[in-house]
Amino acid sequence: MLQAIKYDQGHLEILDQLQLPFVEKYIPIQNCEDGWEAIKSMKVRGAPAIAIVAMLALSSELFALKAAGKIPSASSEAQQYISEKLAYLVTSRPTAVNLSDAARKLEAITTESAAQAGASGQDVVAAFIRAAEEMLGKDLEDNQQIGHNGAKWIMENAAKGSPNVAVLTHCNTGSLATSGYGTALGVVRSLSSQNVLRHAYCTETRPYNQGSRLTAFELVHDKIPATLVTDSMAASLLADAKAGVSAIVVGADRVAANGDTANKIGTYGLAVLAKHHGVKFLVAAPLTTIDLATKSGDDIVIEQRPSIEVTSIKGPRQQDANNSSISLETVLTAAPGINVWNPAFDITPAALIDGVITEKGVVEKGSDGQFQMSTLFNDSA
Ligand SMILES: CSC[C@H]1O[C@H](OP(=O)(O)O)[C@H](O)[C@@H]1O
Repeated sequence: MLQAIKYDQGHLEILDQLQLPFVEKYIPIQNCEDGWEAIKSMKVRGAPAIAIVAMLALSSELFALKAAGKIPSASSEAQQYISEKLAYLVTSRPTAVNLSDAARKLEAITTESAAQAGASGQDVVAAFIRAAEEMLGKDLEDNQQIGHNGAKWIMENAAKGSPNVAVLTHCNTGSLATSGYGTALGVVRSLSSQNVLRHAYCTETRPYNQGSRLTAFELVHDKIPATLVTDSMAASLLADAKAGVSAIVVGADRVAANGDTANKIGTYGLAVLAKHHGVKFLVAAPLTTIDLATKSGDDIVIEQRPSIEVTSIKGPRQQDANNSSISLETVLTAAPGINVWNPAFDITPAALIDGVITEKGVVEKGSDGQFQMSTLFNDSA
């Protein structure tokens, strides 16, 4: 399986996703500044992955402090150090809740550790590192369960009596956006492993091209039957009876308490198309992406990204495509001087979503036509 993140006892590396799929290069993340820059520049991206990389970047920094004998002896000082670093890391990208959720949870763990009678600075640091390292394995487990739950729901509610289905996905929500397996792409993987996937379609996902560069890379790597389409082809694809797409499954960066969902720009348009064509529209996300503190999509901050991401594109020259030492070039693709709007995400209203696939099951709207995302957090859930 492709690995976006490699970590072992304070040694963190990430696959530089700005160079994929043409160059596979791991780069070291030694401290919080490295982590912040990698997330901001989107060398690593994907709601779960950025949370995990941020927390492990701080772990790596703490390992280095420990090796240098510089961990504060007082638990309160160690807790203060961690708190300040978490406050810095969450400023890297605002929309995905996973990052701030992880920071809040791990800050609570270190605060509790520091409050223990006789706790030392080393104890507080050890508590943080343990919690950060646990995120990697937990995310992978959650994704495999999401894949199972999503595949089951699709075969029960979207197969239309067929022994296999065609699904469309947007952006990248696979091993390159998480600690492994993926969320929406995890559902595609589960359908494929259960031999009930006729075909997967992935959108290019302009302007960062998570679909053509990352999802296509994962689907080819896993030998899953798939076709790349441009974002503008989605409507015609859904109208094409031969393709027979019966479900669209996407990821999420933040699901509000009422089910409104922030996800990669272009998701909202796909949900409108799904409604028009009678295609099921599903959001796949772990509970770490569900944000009960955000009441609706109106309250979600949408990250605006630099114009250059729209007015240029990066890749190897055609004649170099098969060279072992590929060098990537950036070429301009828009008229100089034109204004650019580049929101990284949009909001899909809950009314257009048929189900939210989580590791605890698929949440559907009640008889009142509303999602109650809080039910996921009840003990009985
Ligand atoms: C499981 S990834 C969730 C989410 O994150 C991606 O955004 P980005 O590539 O900008 O980090 C995309 O919206 C995915 O659906």
